[in-house]
Amino acid sequence: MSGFKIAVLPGDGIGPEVVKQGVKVLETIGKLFHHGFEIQFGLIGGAALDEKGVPLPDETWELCQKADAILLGAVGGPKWDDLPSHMRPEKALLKLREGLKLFANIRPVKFYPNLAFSSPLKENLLKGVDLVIVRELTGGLYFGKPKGRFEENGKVYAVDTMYYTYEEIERIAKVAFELARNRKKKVTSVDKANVLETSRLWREVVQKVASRYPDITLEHMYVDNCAMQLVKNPAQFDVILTENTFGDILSDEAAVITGSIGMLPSASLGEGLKGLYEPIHGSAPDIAGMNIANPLGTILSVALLLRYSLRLEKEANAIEDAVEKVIADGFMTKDLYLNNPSAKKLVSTEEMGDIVVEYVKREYHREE
Ligand SMILES: NC(=O)c1ccc[n+]([C@@H]2O[C@H](COP(=O)([O-])OP(=O)(O)OC[C@H]3O[C@@H](n4cnc5c(N)ncnc54)[C@H](O)[C@@H]3O)[C@@H](O)[C@H]2O)c1
Ligand SMILES: CC(C)[C@H](C(=O)O)[C@@H](O)C(=O)O
Ligand SMILES: [Mg+2]
Repeated sequence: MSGFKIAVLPGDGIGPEVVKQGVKVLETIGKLFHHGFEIQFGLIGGAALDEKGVPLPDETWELCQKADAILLGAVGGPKWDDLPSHMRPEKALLKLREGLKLFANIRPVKFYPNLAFSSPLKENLLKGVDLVIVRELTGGLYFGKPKGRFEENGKVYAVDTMYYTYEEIERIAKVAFELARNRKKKVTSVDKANVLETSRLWREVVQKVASRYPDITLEHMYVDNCAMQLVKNPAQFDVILTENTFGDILSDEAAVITGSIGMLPSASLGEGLKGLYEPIHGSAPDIAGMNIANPLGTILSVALLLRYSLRLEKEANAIEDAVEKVIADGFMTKDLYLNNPSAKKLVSTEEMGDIVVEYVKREYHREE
């Protein structure tokens, strides 16, 4: 029996509701495939602020340091929006990403045929959409210095700095090219090189890395055009490589192509195997506590956790196959169900977790 330590940080809003479903699925995989998953819960974000007075308590940081992988729900909400920046719930997430050196954020975007009507795009544009956004996660505007609010001669101003080193760009570019090798062999590097100095360095470094991957086609695209191309012809993309802020914005946009932001998982990785896994959506305060949130982004994040941090490919596939079948059979949470004639049954967050568990078990026993 393999022992893996998994830290689970439910966080705020719908975080605990969707994480509960992810844990159900993880435990099911543990039982079926005989893995000893040692699951330990920690406080983060607003939940930690309320209980411990800080967004990332020391115990949580230590738990994450010791863990093989971390599963996170979401952080933030209106209750904590007026706190100073170092006390905000979101700061905890940024500290985890930075502290654990998780510079590569992988966000796969996949079209499920039964979700064509849930998507705001026309069905003919959706066929063949299978792309992945590789977002740089520990640099750029999020972390560049100077940063802050200042006052000088009675004038108030604020600064965020877009900062990238050659090495930061090189290591994330390598991640994108390696991924493309096992996919459709195309990398679209997204920048704003017509205006930004960091983007000009980005383009130069990406070009250099590309020369070591002659089997991969590289194209450069400005971020404003990319935002447009994503809705005009999303099937043209394979791997989208981009910096932190652009990746944040483009991935929310790409998410709705799949029918709902609730569908998209993510993996944040560094040099080693340890990773942080979370759905790309936030704490969704407007639907928190209603048992209607879509937990599939979190459940699919568990699949990524198994694949990337624990190297359990068969187990990861079991979850992804189950999700695909659940959707093909028409089970949908409210975000997918509305105006979708392919939907057969409206299910709650809890029910969706239970159905995925059933499908994982069913497929496992069928193959036995
Ligand atoms: N990784 C994270 O923890 C993370 C990510 C994004 C935003 N946030 C935080 O979350 C809070 C709310 O942010 P926001 O409203 O801009 O973004 P959001 O992603 O929380 O919500 C945007 C919209 O999508 C819907 N939505 C999100 N997830 C859903 C799901 N699983 N199922 C069904 N519908 C879903 C919401 O109901 C809302 O209408 C903010 O405090 C923000 O900082 C956290
Ligand atoms: C909550 C916030 C800090 C975070 C980000 O901007 O990276 C979120 O939007 C995300 O996409 O993971
Ligand atoms: Mg985001």
